[in-house]
Amino acid sequence: MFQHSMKQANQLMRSAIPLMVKLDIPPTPYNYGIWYEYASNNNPKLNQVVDRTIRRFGTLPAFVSKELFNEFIIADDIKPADAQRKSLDELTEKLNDESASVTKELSTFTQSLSHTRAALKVNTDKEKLIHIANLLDRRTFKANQVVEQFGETLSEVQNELTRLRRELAEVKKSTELDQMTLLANEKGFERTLFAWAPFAEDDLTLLIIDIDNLSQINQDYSKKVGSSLILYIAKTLSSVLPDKAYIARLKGGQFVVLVKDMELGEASKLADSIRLNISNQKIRNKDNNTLLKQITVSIGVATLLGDEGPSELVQRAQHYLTYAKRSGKNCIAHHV
Ligand SMILES: Nc1nc2c(ncn2[C@@H]2O[C@H](COP(=O)(O)OP(=O)(O)OP(=O)(O)O)[C@@H](O)[C@H]2O)c(=O)[nH]1
Repeated sequence: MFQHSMKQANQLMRSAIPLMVKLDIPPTPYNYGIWYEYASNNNPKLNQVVDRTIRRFGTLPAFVSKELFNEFIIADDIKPADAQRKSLDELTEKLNDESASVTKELSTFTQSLSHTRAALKVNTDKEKLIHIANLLDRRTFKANQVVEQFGETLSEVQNELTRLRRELAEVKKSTELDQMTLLANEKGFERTLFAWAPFAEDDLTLLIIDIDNLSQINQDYSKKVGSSLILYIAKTLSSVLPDKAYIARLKGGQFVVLVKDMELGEASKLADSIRLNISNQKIRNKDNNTLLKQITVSIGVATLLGDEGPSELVQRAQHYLTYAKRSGKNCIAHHV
C-alpha cells in the first residue's frame, strides 16, 4: 500500500475526495487512508469489503473504517512495537491536522459554488458576472492548493510508513532469533508454522529433534560443553537439512524442523539419516581435545493429517518424541 509518487498521490486524492463527498464519509484520517487506498485499487480485498459495507449501510460507519484501517493500512506487524506506534501516532496527527484544513477549504468551496449558483440566477450584469467568475476562480485555486498539499503529505506519509515497515521487519527478525544458535526461536517457528499450515495438504512435515541426556552431559562435562554441543548440533542440522527446511531451536537441546512438500515416508528417512549422522560423529571436547561419549538425538516425526491444525501437529510430533525417548532414545517415532 501507499507506494506512489507525489504526482500519483495527488491524482489518487483527487479521485478519493469526490467519492467521500458523494457517500458522505466523514473526513477523518482513517477514512482518507482507506479511500486513498480504495481509489488506488491496490488491494482488491479492501475494495470488496468497502463495497459490501456500503451496499449494506449506505456509507462507511466509523467503527468499520477504523477496523479496515488497522487491518489493511497499517497491518499486523505495525501494531505491537512501541517506538513505531509513537511514529504512527505522529503521522496520524499530521494527517488529522491536514485533513481538517482540507475539509474546511472544501466546505468553503462548496459554499462558494452554491452562492455562485444563486448569484448567477439573479445577475445578468456583465461586470457582476466577471466578478463572480474571478471569485470562483480564486476559490478553486485555493481548494486545489489544499488538496495538492494534502497529496504531498500523504506522499510523505507513504515514505514514512515504508521506513516503519522496514524497521519493524528488522525488529521482528531480532525477536524471532535464538541468540545462542542464530537459528529461529520458538516465536519464529510458530509464525512460520501458522503461515505454512493453511496452504499445506498432507505433505507438511514437522520433526522435533531432542538431544538425549543433555542434563547428564552438563553434569559429566560442564554446562559450557553442553552449550557447545547445542551449537554443534545446530550447525550439523543446518548443514544436513535440505534448503527448503525451516529450522528453529525451541529450548535447551530441542530443535524443530518444518519441511514443505514432504510426505511421511520421505520424512522418516530424513529423520533417521539425521539421527544416524549425529550418532556416528566423533565429537571432541574443545577444552582438552578428549572424545565425548556417544552423542545421540531422539526425533518425533509428524506430517499434517486431513484438516488437522498447526497446534495438533505439534502435539502429535511431541507425542512421538516422548515415545522415542521412552523406547530407549537414539531413535525416531511417527504414526504408521
Ligand atoms: N548446557 C546447556 N544446558 C541447557 C541449556 N538450556 C537448557 N539446558 C539444560 O538441558 C537439560 C535438558 O534436560 P531434560 O529436558 O530433562 O532432558 P535430558 O536430560 O536431555 O533428557 P532426555 O530429554 O530425556 O534425553 C536441562 O538440564 C537444562 O538445564 C543451554 O542453553 N545450555
